[in-house]
Amino acid sequence: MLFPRLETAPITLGDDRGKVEILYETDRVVLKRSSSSAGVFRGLHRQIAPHLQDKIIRVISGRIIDFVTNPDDPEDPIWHSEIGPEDGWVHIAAKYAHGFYALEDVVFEYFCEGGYMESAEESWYIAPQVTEMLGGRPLLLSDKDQHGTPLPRPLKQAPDHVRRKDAE
Ligand SMILES: Cc1cn([C@H]2C[C@H](O)[C@@H](COP(=O)(O)OP(=O)(O)O[C@H]3O[C@@H](C)C(=O)[C@@H](O)[C@H]3O)O2)c(=O)[nH]c1=O
Repeated sequence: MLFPRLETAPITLGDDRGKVEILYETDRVVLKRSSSSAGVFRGLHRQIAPHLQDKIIRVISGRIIDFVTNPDDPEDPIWHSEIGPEDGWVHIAAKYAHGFYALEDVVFEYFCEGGYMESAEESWYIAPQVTEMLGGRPLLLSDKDQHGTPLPRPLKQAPDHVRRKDAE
């Protein structure tokens, strides 16, 4: 058939933070949309080999502070950058653990190259540094993220060229 319909129905998973919609999924790619209330922090997450996942992310509405770091490199700080809809798509390479803080109610979309494998996911806990950066504002975290592995390394503002080029 010239225009075959694909056999994937969207799945919506909700919790206290908002929801995650799995819009399209195969074992090689995933398209997702998450909605987060202001004050939610998701992450930091990454999948380990052989289930590596590159992520291409964008903010549809609202504003986030995005965070990335390479957990394997003890010299790497946790880079952060404020991102809104005007920034378009941003590439997060598979080696980076990634997370974000919702400054406002946020709709966030991401395309993953590499399928989702929960057992291959690492969760890193950086809430103390993020709370300090935000002047003591409490973060709304999932139970999984509350129990992530502490990563007590410093935060550093990412220059624009680092966010756009070196996050590869
Ligand atoms: C991400 C994801 C979650 N789920 C399920 C697992 C769980 O029941 C529910 C919520 O999952 P999580 O709490 O991991 O969702 P969330 O905290 O939104 O996870 C996301 O965080 C950001 C920072 C990222 O970088 C993403 O790659 C992803 O890890 O949805 C899937 O079935 N497929 C998926 O691809």
